[in-house]
Amino acid sequence: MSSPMAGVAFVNAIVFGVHGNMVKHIQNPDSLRSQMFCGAVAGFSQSIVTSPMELVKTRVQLQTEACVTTKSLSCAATSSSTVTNCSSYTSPVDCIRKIVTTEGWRGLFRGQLITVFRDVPGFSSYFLSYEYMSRSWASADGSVSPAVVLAAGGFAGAFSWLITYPIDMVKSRLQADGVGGVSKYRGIAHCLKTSVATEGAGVLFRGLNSSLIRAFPTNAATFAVVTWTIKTFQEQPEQDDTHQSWRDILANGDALVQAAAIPTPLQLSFTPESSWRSAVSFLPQVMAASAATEEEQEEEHQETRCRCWQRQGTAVLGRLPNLFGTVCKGPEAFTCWRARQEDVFAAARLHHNLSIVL
Ligand SMILES: NC(=[NH2+])NCCC[C@H](N)C(=O)O
Repeated sequence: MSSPMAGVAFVNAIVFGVHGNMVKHIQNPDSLRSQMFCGAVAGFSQSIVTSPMELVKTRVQLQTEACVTTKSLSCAATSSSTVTNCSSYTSPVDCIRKIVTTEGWRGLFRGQLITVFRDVPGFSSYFLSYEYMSRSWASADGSVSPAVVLAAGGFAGAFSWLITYPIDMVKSRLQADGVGGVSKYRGIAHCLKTSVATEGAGVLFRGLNSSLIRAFPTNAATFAVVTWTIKTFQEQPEQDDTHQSWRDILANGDALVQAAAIPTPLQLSFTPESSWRSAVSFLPQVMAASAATEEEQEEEHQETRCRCWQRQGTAVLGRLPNLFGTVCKGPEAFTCWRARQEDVFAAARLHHNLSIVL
């Protein structure tokens, strides 16, 4: 029970982490094609860990099933001799150890390729369909209600399983195969061919219903939790101070110095009377900000950068929540800060002109 739970959390952290970061850095992040591509990369990344995890799960579960069968048979036969095989894996770790000793390290990656074949289309269709549905069902102002998140998440999960289910069937068979060194299948194509030939095409979708029934609530919950987590991390008080940029410049000496170095002809012209009036109206804010201690200014500056970085993420799912918001350093904050230079420079020029006049 605890290993699947930890496993799901870990895998979802990879999926949404990779997808979110990809979306953040990709050109045109809002296009559905980008969502699909980022989903594919996320699917690929998580398949590296899910394949060995699913292998162990399959082996441990199959062993339990075999054990139950053996036990009831032996009970009927009033013999306990066959029960000895039951405890071949005492835990998932024990299973890993035994796979490595009997099949080598490569044994842990049995089914890796087919997992990639399943998860690349699986996760690209997952994110594509979620984005498509949540956008189609969004309200006029673009907001997405919790009901829409749940429904889109549920359908996205079910849809992704619907189209990848036959691949999943092959994956499960390949991973279950080869216990104790006996392999029934020679590879993906052979497994697919023999399964269809011996059991009919229906084998490709056997058990689909229960998978879909599982996928709907699981993925509705997943998207809801991810969306609400992102929201919680992104929720910042609205910046109602229209003169914030003044404090920004005051807290950033460098920008001021650079702005002051810009030759006068390039600076904003404030000759029209209205501009002067608005420039002078800034004065109380400038004075107040100048009065603040240097420490306060530095704090405020840091805060602005954090907020700026967080604002980069949008409500659209897939932007990583600023989990490290408290730290808020590093290249992202820097890139974001650079993007704001325009604003700061404009404000700095205004300040510069003002100071000449005063
Ligand atoms: N076919 C896929 N791999 N689809 C992606 C959905 C994954 C999701 N974590 C689930 O288990 O339902």
